[in-house]
Amino acid sequence: MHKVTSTSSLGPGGLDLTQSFFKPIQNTAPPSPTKRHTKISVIGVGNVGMAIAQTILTQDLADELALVDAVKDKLRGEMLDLQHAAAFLPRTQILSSTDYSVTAGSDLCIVTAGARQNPGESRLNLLQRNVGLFKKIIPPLAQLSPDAILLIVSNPVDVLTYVAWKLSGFPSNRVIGSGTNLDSSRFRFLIADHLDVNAQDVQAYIVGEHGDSSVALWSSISVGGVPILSFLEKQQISCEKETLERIHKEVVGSAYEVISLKGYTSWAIGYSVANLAFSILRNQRKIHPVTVMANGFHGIEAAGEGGEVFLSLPALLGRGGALAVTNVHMTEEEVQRLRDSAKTLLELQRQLEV
Ligand SMILES: NC(=O)C1=CN([C@@H]2O[C@H](COP(=O)(O)OP(=O)(O)OC[C@H]3O[C@@H](n4cnc5c(N)ncnc54)[C@H](O)[C@@H]3O)[C@@H](O)[C@H]2O)C=CC1
Ligand SMILES: CC(=O)C(=O)O
Repeated sequence: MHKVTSTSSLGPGGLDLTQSFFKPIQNTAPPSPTKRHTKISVIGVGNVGMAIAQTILTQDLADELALVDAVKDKLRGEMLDLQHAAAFLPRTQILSSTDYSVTAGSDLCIVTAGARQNPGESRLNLLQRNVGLFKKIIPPLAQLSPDAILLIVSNPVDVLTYVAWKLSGFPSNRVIGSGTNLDSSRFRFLIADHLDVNAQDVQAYIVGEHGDSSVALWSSISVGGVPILSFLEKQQISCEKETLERIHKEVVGSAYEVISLKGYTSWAIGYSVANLAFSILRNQRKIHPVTVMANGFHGIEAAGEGGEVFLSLPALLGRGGALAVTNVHMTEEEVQRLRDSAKTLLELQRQLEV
């Protein structure tokens, strides 16, 4: 395990510097037992893991950050590179190891390890390779941090969230996938760009699979509290279905475009996952479209059809993980598309041996 050298109290020759450097203040109270020590582990220090790690550090989300990867030198290099930014960041102890014991006692374990898409390749194509890795990654994580929340990012994220749930034995509220939080951010960006407003004022969700069968919930979009579709209808502004379809297609094509241009996506997923970590660890009770167990919601009754299905729905996130799913309004067509998305994922799951 590589420890942070700068926090060591031993100077050259084994002299305890804290003894000679500091004069203790007498009669101090011990630290408050109510102040929690927060630990996050990130598994996989590739493009995505590192974008998440650096965003977590800048947002002061953890007292301790543990990094794990299978490639020892790269892992140590990434750890040192982050540690060397200590003078510019809130204080966080950064550890790394190829051994999972470094993750023990984590509050949140974020899994980004695994194969990524080649240009033009579908996320679903990665499944077999990444299920094999998850069989090595999830059991030790669950054993060493039995109270943690697992946040899955590796693709295909929805099926791998199901796999992580199965392998961990955790209750489903503590196994979440980053899901369509990223797709929804892309959607909000495109709508905001179209209307020339701030994306943070746009409430809009993509649900279902994080991928090609995702569903845009046009009927519930609002901007600054104004429901967009009914506003356009009242103003007798015709909003062509093709325009809406085009924007959704652009969302679905976003990752393919970025991957064909730079080889991978990283910055937006980094912010998206740090945003989820914030809502969970700071108990924000904020609504995010993320991958959760979907059985029983919006008529998805997959258990009866042969299994549980995980896909994105707008969920309330807090310290306990996924606390509830919101009853977002959907048209019949949107519900049907969501059920079709669930079927796509279930068919894939049926081919798995977990
Ligand atoms: N859910 C989402 O919205 C997004 C998901 N992704 C997915 O995230 C994953 C990672 O993508 P990148 O970081 O770009 O890939 P990358 O190739 O840069 O990094 C993957 C890392 O996983 C490590 N790894 C492989 N096997 C391991 C094991 N057994 N234990 C620990 N570490 C291991 C590799 O050494 C490497 O450092 C991919 O599956 C990608 O499709 C990427 C972007 C967005
Ligand atoms: C790669 C991927 O899943 C994304 O950027 O959406």
